[in-house]
Amino acid sequence: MIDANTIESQFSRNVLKTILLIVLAAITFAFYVYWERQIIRTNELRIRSIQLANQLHQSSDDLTRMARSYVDTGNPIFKQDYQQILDIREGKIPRPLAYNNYYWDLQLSDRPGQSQPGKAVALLELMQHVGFTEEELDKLELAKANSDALTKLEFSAMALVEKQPVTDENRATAVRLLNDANYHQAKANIMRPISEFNTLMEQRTYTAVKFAEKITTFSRLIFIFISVVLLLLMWRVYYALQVTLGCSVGELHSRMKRLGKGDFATPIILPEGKENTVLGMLAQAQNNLAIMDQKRLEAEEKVRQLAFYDSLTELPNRRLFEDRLRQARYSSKRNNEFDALMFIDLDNFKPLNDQHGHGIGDLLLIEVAHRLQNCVREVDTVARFGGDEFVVMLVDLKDDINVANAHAKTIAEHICSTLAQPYQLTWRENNQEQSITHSCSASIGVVIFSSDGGNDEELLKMADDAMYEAKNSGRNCVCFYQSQAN
Ligand SMILES: Nc1nc2c(ncn2[C@@H]2O[C@H](COP(=O)(O)OP(=O)(O)OP(=O)(O)O)[C@@H](O)[C@H]2O)c(=O)[nH]1
Repeated sequence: MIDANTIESQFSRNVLKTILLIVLAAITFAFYVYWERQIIRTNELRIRSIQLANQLHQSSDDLTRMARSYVDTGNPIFKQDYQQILDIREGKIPRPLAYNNYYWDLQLSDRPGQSQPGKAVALLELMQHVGFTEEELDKLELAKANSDALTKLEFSAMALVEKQPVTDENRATAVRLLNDANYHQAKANIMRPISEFNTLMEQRTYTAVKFAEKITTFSRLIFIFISVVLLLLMWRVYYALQVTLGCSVGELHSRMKRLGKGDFATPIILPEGKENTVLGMLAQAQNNLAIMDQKRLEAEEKVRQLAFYDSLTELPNRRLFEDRLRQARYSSKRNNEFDALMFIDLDNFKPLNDQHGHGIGDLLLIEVAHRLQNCVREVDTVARFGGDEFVVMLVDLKDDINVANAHAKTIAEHICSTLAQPYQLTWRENNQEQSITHSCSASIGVVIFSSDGGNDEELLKMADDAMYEAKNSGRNCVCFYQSQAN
């Protein structure tokens, strides 16, 4: 059988592992999210890079178109747009916010509408901030330098058509300058590095995206793996918890609640093999508490016994007797019936003590108590007031005083004759049984009372007086208070 310490350390270890795995799962998940973002970021940069390269390409084409249109038509608006394209590219004037590939086409068809201006930033400067490699940047700078060089040719073509007087020959020369093989070669010198840049950039971003995708897939797999292990471990923790507790948490809670409410008596039925579980310990605690509770009840009973009963004869003592007397008087008031109080004192008890010792005297007192109890009904009370003094209370003695008197007299005389019977007292001394026969009598004083016949103390005093009268009358007899018997 696994002991409690092993279960506890296993449980703690599993909980620790679970916490560790949760932390690990969180880290892996954060890693996964980071690399997912990297993919998005790399793709965004890629789009931005293409857009910037396209701007360079587009601006070169737009410059060609404006220069040719100006040369063909002589309309100054084309030269003005030509200059604007250059100025925007150099960051000399603000770059329109919607500066897309169709910007100049829309400008031409939709004049004088202007897009909202943005910041004045040179195209090269924008390019320097999107994370291009040096090689990629070199390609774009080369394309830009070639485009700038071509503008010189375009400006000289445009200058030709401005020359006064305007001649067809000049215009033809200008048109040729902007359309001949040299011009096309110069355009190709701009487009080639842009194309090379695109290839480089495509390769780089593709590799970066692929790398990020690999890491993302890897971290996703790790995360799934950790989650599965975590689930298994959590199941083990749950299982270990069940093993440690020995039952479900709910059951344990309800049992503890019951104990908390002070119900120690209901036993916790423990299934076999659960002795070392929390339930087992709780069952043990319940058992101990039940024993302690039983002892407490017994101690309380003992205290009650000591407080209200005579320890030698186990008869009610004076305190309990007085309480019963009070109750009897309430009841007699209700029923209009008489009750009787008898004060009984043994005659010449002292010599027995003196001759055989207190222990033998005690045996006699115990026997006297038994005889007295056998002489009365269960509703009546026999009490010991101390020494060799006993008191008997007879209740519910008819509502006629004469009948009650007669009844009380009969019982008192029966008690007197019963107590006068010889006593066989037996005890062990030096491992030998000893026995003596002792004769003893009692003097009995009786008082009949109802609810209105004086207080408790007075009644006891009356019975006591009657008992002394019996003593004085020669003992072993019954006397009624102030001759009530008559
Ligand atoms: N064995 C025993 N003796 C007790 C106990 N309590 C008191 N006594 C004795 O009981 C005796 C009572 O004596 P008394 O009632 O005064 O004298 P008596 O010998 O009975 O004489 P009368 O009452 O005059 O007939 C005393 O000797 C007490 O010591 C007790 O619990 N056990």
